[in-house]
Amino acid sequence: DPTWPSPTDELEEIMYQLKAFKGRRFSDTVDPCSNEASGPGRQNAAEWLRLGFHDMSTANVAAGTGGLDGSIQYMLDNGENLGPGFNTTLRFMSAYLSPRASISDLIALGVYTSVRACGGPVIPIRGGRLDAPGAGETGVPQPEHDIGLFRQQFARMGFTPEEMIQVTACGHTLGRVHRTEFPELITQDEVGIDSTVASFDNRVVTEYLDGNTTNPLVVGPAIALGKDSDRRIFDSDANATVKALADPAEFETVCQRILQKMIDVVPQGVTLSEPIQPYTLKPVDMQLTLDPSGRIMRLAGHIRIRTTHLLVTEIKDIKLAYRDRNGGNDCGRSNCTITATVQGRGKGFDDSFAFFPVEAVLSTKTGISSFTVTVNLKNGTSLLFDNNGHSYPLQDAVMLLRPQSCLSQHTGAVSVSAAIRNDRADLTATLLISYKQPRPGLPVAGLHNMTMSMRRGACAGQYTLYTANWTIPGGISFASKIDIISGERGDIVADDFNDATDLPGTCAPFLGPPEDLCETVVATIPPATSPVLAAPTTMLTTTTRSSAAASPVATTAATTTPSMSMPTPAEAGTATGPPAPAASGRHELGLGHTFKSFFEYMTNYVVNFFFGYDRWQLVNNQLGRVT
Ligand code: HEM
Repeated sequence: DPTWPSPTDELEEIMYQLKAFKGRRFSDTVDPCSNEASGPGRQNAAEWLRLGFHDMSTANVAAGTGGLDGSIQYMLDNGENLGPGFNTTLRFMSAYLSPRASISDLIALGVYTSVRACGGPVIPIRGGRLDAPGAGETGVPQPEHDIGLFRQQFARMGFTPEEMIQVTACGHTLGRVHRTEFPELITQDEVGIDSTVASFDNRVVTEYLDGNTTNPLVVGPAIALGKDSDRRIFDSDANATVKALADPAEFETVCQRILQKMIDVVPQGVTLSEPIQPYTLKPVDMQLTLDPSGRIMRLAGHIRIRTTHLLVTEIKDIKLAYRDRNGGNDCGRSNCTITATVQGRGKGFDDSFAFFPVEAVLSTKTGISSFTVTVNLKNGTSLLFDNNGHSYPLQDAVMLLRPQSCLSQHTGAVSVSAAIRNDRADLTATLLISYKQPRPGLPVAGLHNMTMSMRRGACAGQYTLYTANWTIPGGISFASKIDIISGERGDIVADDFNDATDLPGTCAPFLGPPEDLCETVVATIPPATSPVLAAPTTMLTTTTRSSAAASPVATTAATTTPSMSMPTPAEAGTATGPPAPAASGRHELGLGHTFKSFFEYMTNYVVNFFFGYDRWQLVNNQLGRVT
């Protein structure tokens, strides 16, 4: 099982948690494979697969540029990308874009999703692609190009002449030629490239070899027009490669390999993760919230168990055994255990999942630092999950206070409240909102980060409250993600990637305990840091927004009911509070001046690990991202 958490957790969820309980529904428009969700004659699964090829085909592997980098979103009008499918697919995928899922990773995931929905092989998916900030080089092969040019184009993308034949055959097993785009090739509205447009099979080659194909890129007007590109590609080695593909098992194996190769063509400077596997056991949406009494906090979330090889009906219950804040077994009355029984079931293409709700009240005095899970089976045996010996980390040092935060989806006004444990109360507290703004004329929204210091408020027992207000621009504030970050450099703890859509419309007051109940906390082990916070999967496209421009005290959520014990904006920013964001200064990757070291932390964690800080700086400088 992978070790949790991981920077690819969000992609894992979009990839495998498709339907029913907690389904992310990424496959909805391509499953079944024949789904024409965008209109008659338009097969979405085929459109998704073709998108993967067209985005990749600007690659120049020798120069280290292009590849699967999302640049196609800026290239829909250049004459190489005909048809409405690219636009609708990218618009659909834009809803899944986040700091943890770049458009290029989603395009790659779309290849897995569409191929699998059509009965094709499982294409392994790696994560970590970075989105290009603008258009790439042109260079998508067109039907009228000659075989010499095709070979050159595919060589530029890193494919041998044999692989050129393979990848074209694997792509053209799905979908059709459309008259709207290629009126010179067909007289009907659309004609299938093989007789089974909605099945990932090898008919595209067997029908070609048998001489009974109706592929408009092999027969018909294309021949006289010199646009019979599939014919010229398939017979470019006297049909040797396509003859091998006439064996269905061989076709499947070859397509699995060659389509993975296609989506793994990435620009220099991008390092891909290991292929994403579904966890056998995964904590999902775990949240802690401080109760206004200051004495207890509530833990909520789910444990997701993969039931592909384990019948859910065989599971009696699950037991979480947790450790207190300092790694010990002092949990007050709860005995350090939480029991849960199944609540819902979900499905992917090849997997099923059962979700066990975790709900518990924990003492704030003793807290939580990690847990293990025992799955008790009805036959009396049990399975222990300890996250590969690491336990599942859960920090109680920083928490978004959801009930006391609120978002007006109408205006974008957001008011964020957080609780930070007193041993960290003197460290900087930062709100990071990553939000999307639709861009006129482009199918994919722009992804932006805003960071601002949070204002320190009252002490509530073992915790100190912090608040910040902002107005999220762009009209789709619900699609934002909220991070609360405590500390800097090598000492960062965060409650991150919280969905803004989960915030209520009205902030509840936090009627905390009296100030004189403020307690000192001594933590003997460092809280778990967030490895995923550090994954800059889309940072290259992030438009810098200065935290100063956020005018932190000027905006208040219209629907906010001011909290009784929270500081008002006027009280905030006193000597004890963190410094206000710099009015001007250096901004890197959307992180403000005060985050020079935070930025370094992020790069250290993932980027340094993969390819070194210098290279990262180089990449950013080339793209003009470091200002
Ligand atoms: C020399 C190489 C290629 C050429 C010249 C070419 C050309 C074309 C053309 C003209 C169409 C018809 C588009 C329409 O009318 O909507 C088409 C469709 C398609 N192509 Fe290619 N193609 C090539 C390689 C590939 C590759 C490598 C893939 C993917 C691995 C691919 C995937 C597809 C798919 C899935 C469709 C069907 C789209 C739909 O039904 O909407 N093609 N191709």
